[in-house]
Amino acid sequence: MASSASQPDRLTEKLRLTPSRRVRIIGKIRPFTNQESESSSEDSKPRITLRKPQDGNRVFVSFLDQSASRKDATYELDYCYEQDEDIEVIFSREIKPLISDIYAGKSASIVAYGARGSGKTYTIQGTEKNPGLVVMALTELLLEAERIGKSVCLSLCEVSHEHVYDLLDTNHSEVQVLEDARGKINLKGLSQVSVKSIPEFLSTYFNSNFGKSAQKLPPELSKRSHKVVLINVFDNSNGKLVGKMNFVDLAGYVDARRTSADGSTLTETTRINKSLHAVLNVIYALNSNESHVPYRESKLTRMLKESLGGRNHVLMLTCLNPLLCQDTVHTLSLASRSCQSMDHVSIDSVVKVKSSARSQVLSSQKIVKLATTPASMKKQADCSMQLSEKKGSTKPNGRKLFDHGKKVISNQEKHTKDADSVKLPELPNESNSDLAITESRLKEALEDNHVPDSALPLVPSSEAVLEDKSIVNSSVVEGLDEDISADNRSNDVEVTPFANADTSLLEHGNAGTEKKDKCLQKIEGASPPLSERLREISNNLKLFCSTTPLRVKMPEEFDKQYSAGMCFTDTIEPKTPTAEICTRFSEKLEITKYSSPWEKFSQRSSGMKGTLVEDYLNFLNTASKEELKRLKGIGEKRATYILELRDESTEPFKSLEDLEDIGLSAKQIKGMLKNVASGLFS
Ligand SMILES: Nc1ncnc2c1ncn2[C@@H]1O[C@H](COP(=O)(O)OP(=O)(O)OP(=O)(O)O)[C@@H](O)[C@H]1O
Repeated sequence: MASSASQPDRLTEKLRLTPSRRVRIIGKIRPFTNQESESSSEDSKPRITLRKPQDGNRVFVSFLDQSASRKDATYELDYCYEQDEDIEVIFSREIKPLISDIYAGKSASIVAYGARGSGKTYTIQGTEKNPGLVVMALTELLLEAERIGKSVCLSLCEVSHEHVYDLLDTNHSEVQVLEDARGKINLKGLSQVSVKSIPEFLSTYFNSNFGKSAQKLPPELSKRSHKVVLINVFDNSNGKLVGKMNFVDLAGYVDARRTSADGSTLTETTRINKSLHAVLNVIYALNSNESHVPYRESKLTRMLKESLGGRNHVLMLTCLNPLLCQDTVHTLSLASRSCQSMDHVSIDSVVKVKSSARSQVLSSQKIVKLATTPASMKKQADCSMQLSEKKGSTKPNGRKLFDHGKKVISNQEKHTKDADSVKLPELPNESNSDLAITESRLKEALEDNHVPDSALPLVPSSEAVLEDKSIVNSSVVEGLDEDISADNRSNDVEVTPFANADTSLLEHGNAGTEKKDKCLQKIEGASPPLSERLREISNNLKLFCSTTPLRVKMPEEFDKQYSAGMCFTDTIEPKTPTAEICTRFSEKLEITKYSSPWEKFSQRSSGMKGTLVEDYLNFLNTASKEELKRLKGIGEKRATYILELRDESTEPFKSLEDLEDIGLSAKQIKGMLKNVASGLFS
């Protein structure tokens, strides 16, 4: 227990992250190139400048227009290395401390990201004269491998146009990214060579297509692509994989609206930017501790899924041009956004929520906060809530990284940020713990695609009463039936559960929620108003607490069992029946589970809806191409893509949200299901 508790601390300490953050985001400013140093026109361009607060936990990057002594936007990173700092410094501070963890079974991924020409390749790969991070890491890994009897293997690949190519193979054969049912990734067809020394590595590396210039690649391979170095460490005694280290040299970002100097087409640039965004979305989701990480958005993130997730190390190295250019500002702003810690979670996580149910509950958390917010702050908070709700109503996944309000601070945006990130006062402890309970209940419920009323945080105390006192009677509570006839009295069991429950709590809860409901109703897809639900619970509870004894008709068999020694006494001291009896009891007890025909109808139909969704997903996971095409909305292209996904994973569609992976919007998914349902009656 002690070791598992200390594990995350060690990890976050190593990466110097706040406990909630998973990915460390650092910058490296490239030195001036000869051309930049010589060009006098560049002097007029604002230069990058750093501010390092005393605490050393973060760095603020901005561009300083020296002629106007004006600073533009400021971006926050975990750290940033200056122009004159060597790559060796980055290695010894950021990567070397992770090596021991590779031998302890972890993975580490170093992802270089930045605008074109910002120094990614130089930093990752280096030159034969000036080794980059890969060479430094490998040197260290080899030393350790020799010392403890492990071996090191290398794979090199390129991801281009959503295809992975093996760069150690002279035929550049395509690598298949397969995922088994347990989510284990298998890179089928990827070559691997054993490396024993650095000269051996350098020869392999620089003679591979990886090290060669892009022009030598066959035309079908894009000039701009993501390059990946995969270093695997194996145990010599059993041949098993011990740990991995990946270096990813991402293609450079270029604004697709500008014509590319190297002749990249608009389609290619857009495609590359899309895959870069996919990587950033994954990093953002990891850093925000989101339950859904959109690995499926690109081939690259899919192939690295195992190394990026879990308790593995991820370091994003943002390479920066020293002079102001729009592409650098863009990459810096996105890196900075992913760098934001969970400080903003109460406001911003709503933007990223995936399901409307989650959105509803997160919103309700904010409502709880509002309820405890002094009136003077409510106005601001309302404003930020509306903002979040609006954002939450658009397509809710990682792609939204580029839609929602920036977290970076700029002179122009300062006022927007102030409104957007207004900090609400801390909830009292009690409410916080209620929220924690609520959140965990909610998580469980979400897994079942169902958000129970109990997940809503507004009546915690009365819920607690209900839970405490009704445990032994829970089956009876559900089975309350006012219509039990007097004729059945001989078989009736009188139950007086907890006559003294304080129903005023519920009334109080009701009164306070009318207003909040209005807010909730605004949210698309929100459940029935909270007050309505509370009223329902309240009524049930009142009924339950009334002095009139509740009578339940027992099935004959059950009754006999109890007559034979287990029966309830008049004062109701229920004993725990055996599991077998419980099953038979629930099967045979003639209790209507619903308080009204409407409730019965709506609950049953929601059950049917669940079954329909399940069958629909099952169909997508198993049907042939021709069968798939029979569904409205699935043509040749989508059917082919579905089959491709099924090649990679045995069950690619586990929830309706997974359909977004085949390019369907939430609206289209809903429409398709409506079609299926209406087809049943045609
Ligand atoms: N730390 C550094 N020290 C000296 N020169 C550097 C450094 N970083 C980058 N450079 C130089 O800057 C130029 C651009 O670097 P590099 O090719 O690595 O950029 P890149 O980000 O990989 O570009 P692309 O996106 O086109 O792949 C090269 O001429 C490189 O030699």
